[in-house]
Amino acid sequence: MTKPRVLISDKMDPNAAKIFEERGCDVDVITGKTPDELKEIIGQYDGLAIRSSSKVTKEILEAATNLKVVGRAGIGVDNVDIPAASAKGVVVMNTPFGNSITTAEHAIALMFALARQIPEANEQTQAGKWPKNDFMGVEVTGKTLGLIGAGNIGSIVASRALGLKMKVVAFDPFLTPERAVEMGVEKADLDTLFAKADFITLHTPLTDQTRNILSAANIAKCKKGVRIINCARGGLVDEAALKEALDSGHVAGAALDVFETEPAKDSPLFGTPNFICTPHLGASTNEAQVNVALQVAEQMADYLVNGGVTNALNMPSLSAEEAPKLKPYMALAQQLGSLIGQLQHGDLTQISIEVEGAAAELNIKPITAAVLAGFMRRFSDAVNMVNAPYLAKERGFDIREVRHDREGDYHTLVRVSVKTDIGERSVAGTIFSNGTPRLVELFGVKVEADLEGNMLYIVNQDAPGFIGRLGTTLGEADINIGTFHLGRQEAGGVAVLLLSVDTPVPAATLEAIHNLPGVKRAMALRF
Ligand SMILES: NC(=O)c1ccc[n+]([C@@H]2O[C@H](COP(=O)([O-])OP(=O)(O)OC[C@H]3O[C@@H](n4cnc5c(N)ncnc54)[C@H](O)[C@@H]3O)[C@@H](O)[C@H]2O)c1
Ligand SMILES: O=C(O)[C@H](O)COP(=O)(O)O
Repeated sequence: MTKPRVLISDKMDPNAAKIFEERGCDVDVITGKTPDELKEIIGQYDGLAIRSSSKVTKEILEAATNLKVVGRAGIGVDNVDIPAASAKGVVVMNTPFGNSITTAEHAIALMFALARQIPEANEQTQAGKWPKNDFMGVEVTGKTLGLIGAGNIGSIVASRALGLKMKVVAFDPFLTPERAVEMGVEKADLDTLFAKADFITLHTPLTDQTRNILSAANIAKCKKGVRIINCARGGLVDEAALKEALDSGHVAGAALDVFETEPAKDSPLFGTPNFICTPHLGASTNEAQVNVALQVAEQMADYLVNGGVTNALNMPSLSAEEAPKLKPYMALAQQLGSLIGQLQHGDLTQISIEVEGAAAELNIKPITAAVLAGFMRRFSDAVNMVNAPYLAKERGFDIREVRHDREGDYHTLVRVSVKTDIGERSVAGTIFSNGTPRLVELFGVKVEADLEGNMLYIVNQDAPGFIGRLGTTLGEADINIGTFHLGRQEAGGVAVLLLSVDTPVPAATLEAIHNLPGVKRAMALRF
């Protein structure tokens, strides 16, 4: 098996490359490429490991013909076009916790730097001015911290602030009252937070709802003398409004680690008194960088080598422990999806995935994704388990997942049913003890078959002599039969035949089979 190739395109702790190699990947570390240069080389790689500098745009993804996974050594994935990655079947994963403490500490560091004007005092002292009377600070003890966003980083900031004897007021629409109590913070609406906060720290992603959450109007609602810290994402604070509020003295100090445009080489805020900034250093500690580098490399290698999925933003998680258990089911699910997809007639209204027996104990999401991938394979070769749920949603498929507790005829069973405008039909399969998937039921008829390679599907009226005539027709066309599976509802009733054949069946032979007496349907299938 050829080794998966990974490109590390942003500065990352060397442990990442080491882990990739140890886990069986070939790795190149090539940083500082322009988008055009990245586009030129990306086609060679199965995995791309990034931080925030590389922009994984639609254009890059289009050129990434072998890419299977993008791994973000860090939290924010706003530099990755996730819908485009999903559409291409590329998994996008991040490391949601590895740099949280470090970033929370940076926010606290900036809060103290503002409270005591440390950067300016440092600069003037080193310039020989000894400005002892020019820097009157404020204590943080007893002050109120307004926390916008109380997720991983926000909650660490809150705990540190409480340790500093501050009061914490938090605004986060997803913060439950119970969690607020657990965190020891007061849950508030935004206006209440503005009215109470002496310091405001931001810890949300940049979304349509959070863009300019500190707008001119909202800054005006803040207490006079408020100090603002943003270590989350540029664009949360209106930079022009912040400049005005600093100039007017309404805001007593502001610290930005992140800017609307990065790298921020020029900003009207630069040089403003009581404004301090760092160049997106929130995650830059040895500890955090080792954490995220190790984690991203482990996650990506796990996916590329074993199929395990952790911390993916566009795919259900699948632990390395679950992956081997689910592997035969995914093969079965893909085959059943493909079978029912190839045999589908009419306009689809619903797809149901039912699991029973041992299958009911498993994570159903990857099974569903595999059914959908198989089902949609006839629309495009580029469909896979990652983009299938996304494409199914885009096409408006109504997807049902059902888990049955009941014991059936098989120790484990997956059934896929489709409803169309002309009716409902289902296929079902099981996993044999040696791990091989097997079809066991086709449109209500019990028939056992391995679904692989080129196959022939025939529905006929059960009658003596038919199998001989079929064998002759195939023999005349020089088509060798590999396996032969027959199922029928009753003697003389409707029979279903599934044959594996060594070569594809040409249209003329299909036509000849179709013209044999008693044949209702003849179709070539491909798995
Ligand atoms: N400066 C840096 O180097 C650095 C480092 C790490 C993370 N970050 C950024 O920090 C941010 C927070 O990271 P996290 O790990 O805490 O994320 P998280 O997902 O754990 O928390 C984000 C919180 O924001 C809340 N939220 C979403 N929309 C909101 C809204 N409209 N109003 C208020 N709250 C809202 C969510 O409910 C969630 O609790 C992210 O944008 C991340 O990219 C920056
Ligand atoms: O979202 C993140 O993890 C931070 O913004 C860190 O970004 P960086 O890896 O580019 O320092």
